[in-house]
Amino acid sequence: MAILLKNTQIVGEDRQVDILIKDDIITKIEKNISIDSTGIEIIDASEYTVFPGFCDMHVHLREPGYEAKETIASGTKSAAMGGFTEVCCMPNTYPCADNSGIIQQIKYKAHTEGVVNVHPIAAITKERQGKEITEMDELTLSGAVGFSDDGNTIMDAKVMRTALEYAKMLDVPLISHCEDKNLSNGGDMNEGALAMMLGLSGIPNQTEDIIVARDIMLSKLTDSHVHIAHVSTEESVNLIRQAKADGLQITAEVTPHHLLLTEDILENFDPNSKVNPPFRTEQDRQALLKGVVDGTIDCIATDHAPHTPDEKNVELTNAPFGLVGLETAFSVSKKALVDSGLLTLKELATKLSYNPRKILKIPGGEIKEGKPAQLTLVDPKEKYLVDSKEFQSLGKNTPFDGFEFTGRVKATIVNGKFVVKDGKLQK
Ligand SMILES: NC(=O)N[C@@H](CC(=O)O)C(=O)O
Ligand SMILES: [Zn+2]
Ligand SMILES: [Zn+2]
Repeated sequence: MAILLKNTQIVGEDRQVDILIKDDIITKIEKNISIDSTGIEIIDASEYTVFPGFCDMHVHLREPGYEAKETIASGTKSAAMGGFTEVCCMPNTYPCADNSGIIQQIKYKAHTEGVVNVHPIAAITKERQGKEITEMDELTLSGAVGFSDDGNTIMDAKVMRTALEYAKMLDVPLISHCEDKNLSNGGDMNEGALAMMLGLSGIPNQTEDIIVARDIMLSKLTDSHVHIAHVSTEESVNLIRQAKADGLQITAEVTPHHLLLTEDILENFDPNSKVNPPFRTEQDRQALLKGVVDGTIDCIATDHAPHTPDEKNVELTNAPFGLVGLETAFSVSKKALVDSGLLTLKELATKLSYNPRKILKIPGGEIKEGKPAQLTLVDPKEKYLVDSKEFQSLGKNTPFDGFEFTGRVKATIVNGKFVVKDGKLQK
């Protein structure tokens, strides 16, 4: 089993090289590799830029329990189409991933039915109820790479403090979904003039800011690592920037959709734009972009949250929060950050490949001889229109249907094998 990528460009380098992959390892990177071609799949990769395989540290694969929304099989196919060789799946499944049996079940299913590497994130508290802390040591041994009650915030600061003390001993991050539901409950979109005009109820920025501030303080108290999920507000970015300047162990992610869209997208009342946290104002979006550029925000994570068409094809107020993101992540991030001149493709690779792995201690993220062959090949020039009907995800709930993007994932190599080639999923 060997692949030879001919005349390709490694992201950030300006010369063309050949990359030889044997089994699951990058064995040689050189100009004009000449070898006996028997048993070697030779690919003309001259139109492609090669990235270290993308790693999404925040996806909802929905299995077990919500297989109508997504399965491990469909979700990992969606990930592969989006260029992700690794995904970390959130525990808001049914039953909840709060015990090692479920973590092992997810890992087994991912191994037998999945097409990319899956790293489970376990719940911090039983059934994500914010009360009783899970067996975090056992869960870590079963393969949980991090902990989160995503979808919920642990409102009791004492419980969060104790969980952070355990997490410190286990050397794993707690991923915090920052939302004071007492403030946000009943809201459908960002609070402000537009929500008033549209007659929709609002979710103020402070819903998020208050918990970001609290968790930074608890990180300081416990000397433990807190990772802030899906940052959406200017004040959150400012708080995280200050925390980092103070030397605290805070990391943060932003979604591609929050980098590109604002609350204005809600003007058409499309339930596919209803997401938590909600799309904010242009001022918030600019703060997020600045945060990505100056390193306050470490990485991009999709928060891929599929729902069935039946659940979403209702009035906005009755629709669940969440949108799918795996298959548009690269194009959307590139448009927001690279086409706008804010980042180079190489810097984007840091946000999509290197930093998420570093945060969760997942190996890889580099294109070097001797390293595992997890690679994403993109055509940075291809223009295309998003068509959600073509998604591998069972969820079609995207606000980007019909959007035109430049730059598309064309191939994904997972553990030395093409899972996507020529833009198509391999059988
Ligand atoms: N982001 C969302 O709008 N929804 C997520 C939950 C979450 O990430 O908080 C979901 O699981 O549907
Ligand atoms: Zn969340
Ligand atoms: Zn989430």
